[in-house]
Amino acid sequence: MDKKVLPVIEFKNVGLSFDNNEILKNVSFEIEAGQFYTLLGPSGSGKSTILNLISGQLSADAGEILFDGKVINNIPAESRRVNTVFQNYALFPNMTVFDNVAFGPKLKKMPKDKIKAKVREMLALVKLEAFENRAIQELSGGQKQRVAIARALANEPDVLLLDEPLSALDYKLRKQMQSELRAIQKRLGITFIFVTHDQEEALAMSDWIFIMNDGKIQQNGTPVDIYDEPINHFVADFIGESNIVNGVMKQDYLVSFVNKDFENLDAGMKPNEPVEVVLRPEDLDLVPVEQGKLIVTIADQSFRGDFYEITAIDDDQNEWKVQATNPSTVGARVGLDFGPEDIHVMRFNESEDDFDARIESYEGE
Ligand SMILES: Nc1ncnc2c1ncn2[C@@H]1O[C@H](COP(=O)(O)OP(=O)(O)OP(=O)(O)O)[C@@H](O)[C@H]1O
Repeated sequence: MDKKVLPVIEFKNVGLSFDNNEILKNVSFEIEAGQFYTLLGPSGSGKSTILNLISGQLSADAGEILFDGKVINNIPAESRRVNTVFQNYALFPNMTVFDNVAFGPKLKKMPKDKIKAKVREMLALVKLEAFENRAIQELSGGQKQRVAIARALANEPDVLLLDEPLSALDYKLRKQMQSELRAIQKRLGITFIFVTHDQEEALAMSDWIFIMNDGKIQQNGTPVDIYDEPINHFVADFIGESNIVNGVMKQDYLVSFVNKDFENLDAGMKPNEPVEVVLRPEDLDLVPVEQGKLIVTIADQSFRGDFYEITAIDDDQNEWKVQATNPSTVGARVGLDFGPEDIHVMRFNESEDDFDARIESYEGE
């Protein structure tokens, strides 16, 4: 028989306000042990607030926070088995690299030889073996962040919280640290909860993403699920590039937009339910006019290295972004082609919270 694995962290209807401003609204989710989770959302959406509730820097006004199945709302920060890595490193500037990493193990009164072994193991993990006697001021930003990661992991937390740890690094270093962090998480097998506002970073690193906006989780799922099946306008717009138009789901597998009917793969909505339709620029093809599902005029194009980004306008003045391998001619009339599988249909104003609320009200009936 399948035994349900207990989540390592669970939020049940958690709410928090500052000065009568509702920052988190009835937030519920589960975090399974050993996975790489990302909280992704724009500035001010409540991502850091969630990390601070997990670490105990903030307390919830409503709801329950559970760790290994036990409510921890009133457990002080220092007794929680989590550590945080911050964007600004938060290292002790007057200590060496070694002493920074040894700080937690020393507090725990680990024997000296074990501390040494632990620090060396952690510095090897972040590729800073040769740096143990360096002063913090003598390190680059990337090296400081490596020390901060080693220092947090030396405490052997069950869950590592990472609050925009790569935001201060340049593009190339950031890419490198993304794959290293992911490798460290997989190697150690501990739970990472990573905060970022960068969608590319979230897609590249995570096993599971929570998309936040306005104090609510809009959608949660694997990177591929979220990219392929955005649940609402916000998610479709925030993740990748999207063409979004209004439409009507006439019946199962038939959607109408820009005054035409198209076969699609969606079912289960009300007949004639108004919807938003998403088509990704990379799923659209430019073809000769007679082969197109829609006819458009090329309005603009720019070279993006591995593709041309083309802006085309249909006869109803809708704008369509297309990623094409070949250049077009501005002003040309061409066809726009796509298949049923490229059409993604979303209900209006849907979010996962609304979905949960619907399930609860059905259960409560
Ligand atoms: N101590 C506080 N007092 C009052 N308001 C706060 C406090 N901390 C956070 N807020 C507000 O709560 C909201 C959410 O903040 P939070 O830091 O969680 O967002 P975020 O998604 O992490 O954004 P960012 O990426 O900018 O850090 C913001 O509107 C912020 O101004």
